[in-house]
Amino acid sequence: MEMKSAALIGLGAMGVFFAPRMEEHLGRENFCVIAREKRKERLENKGVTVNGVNYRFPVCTPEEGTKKDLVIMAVKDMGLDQAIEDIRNFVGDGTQILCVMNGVESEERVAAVYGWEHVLYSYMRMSIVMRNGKADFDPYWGKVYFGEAKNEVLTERVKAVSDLMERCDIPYKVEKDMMWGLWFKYMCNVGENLTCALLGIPFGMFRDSEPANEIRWAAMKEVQAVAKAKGIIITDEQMRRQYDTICRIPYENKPSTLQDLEAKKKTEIEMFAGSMVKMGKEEGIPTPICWMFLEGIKVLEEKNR
Ligand SMILES: NC(=O)C1=CN([C@@H]2O[C@H](COP(=O)(O)OP(=O)(O)OC[C@H]3O[C@@H](n4cnc5c(N)ncnc54)[C@H](OP(=O)(O)O)[C@@H]3O)[C@@H](O)[C@H]2O)C=CC1
Ligand SMILES: CC(C)(CO)C(=O)C(=O)O
Repeated sequence: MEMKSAALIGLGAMGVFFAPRMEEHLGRENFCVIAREKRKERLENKGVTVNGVNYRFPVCTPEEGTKKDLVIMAVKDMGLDQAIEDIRNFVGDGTQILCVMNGVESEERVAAVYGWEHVLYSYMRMSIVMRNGKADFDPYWGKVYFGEAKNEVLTERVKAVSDLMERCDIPYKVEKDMMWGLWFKYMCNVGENLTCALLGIPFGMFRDSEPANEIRWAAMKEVQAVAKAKGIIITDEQMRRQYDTICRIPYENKPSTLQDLEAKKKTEIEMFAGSMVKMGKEEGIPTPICWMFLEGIKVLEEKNR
């Protein structure tokens, strides 16, 4: 089956990784951004500026939706419940949904409404910042990862989404073990985003500060333990190698949780630390570092109000 049409909900930092290339390669008539009311007006009147080019993508309201082959969801955690409702008219019998958000629970939340036959696992490995509708980034640095839980042999739907990404010139990877990939990314986010957010430090401080690294490592160990209870094995060696990756990130870069705090926005702390505390309780695994992140970062949000 060739996928010919797509809709995107969430034209933010992650959304702009997809939208320009999807509009160009699928054709304007086969691509739309889902939005309503003020957001729709803003996107139609001002658009978004990506690498210096201003785009006015076709915008459909949830009510105007028609079935699409692929739906990409790229909202933040707080917007997910609404977005799940808003995509309803775009999901037909053969539609596949990629919910590219961070965290390990978004696919389950989407599948609880639309069924697993419509949902593939997915996540993004890249860093893009969008401010005031503008983002500048290298469109070939970083990838979208997607697939079934295991991908030793590619299913028809994974092949179909891969083919669409190829045609749209969008870098992607089908990870053999998507559950491992999803949890590894989650572990890095919990360790890095939350340490940086609580302490107010950029990525580069992990190169210089041993205590910052101790906190990062302790948080990662909590995620490793919860992952193990769920049958996903992340080794210490794999965790150690992440340090080399961190050292390649520009010194002053800040993860999204700290960016959100500095912009006085609500963070995705519930998706990162809240989920860890909840899953830790369910599995009987102590998660004191994640608990401190959860409560501490909520205080920082309160300070911003
Ligand atoms: N930025 C990054 O580098 C990375 C982000 N991620 C993850 O990807 C996800 C998305 O993050 P990011 O792109 O940075 O977030 P952004 O805040 O940049 O983008 C989210 C977008 O969704 C829009 N939106 C929210 N609800 C709706 C809705 N109901 N209908 C239509 N549009 C909606 C928002 O619009 P509005 O602005 O009008 O509210 C906003 O444009 C998060 O889970 C994040 O953790 C993962 C890897 C890297
Ligand atoms: C960019 C990256 C990978 C940093 O942890 C991220 O996922 C985020 O900031 O939310």
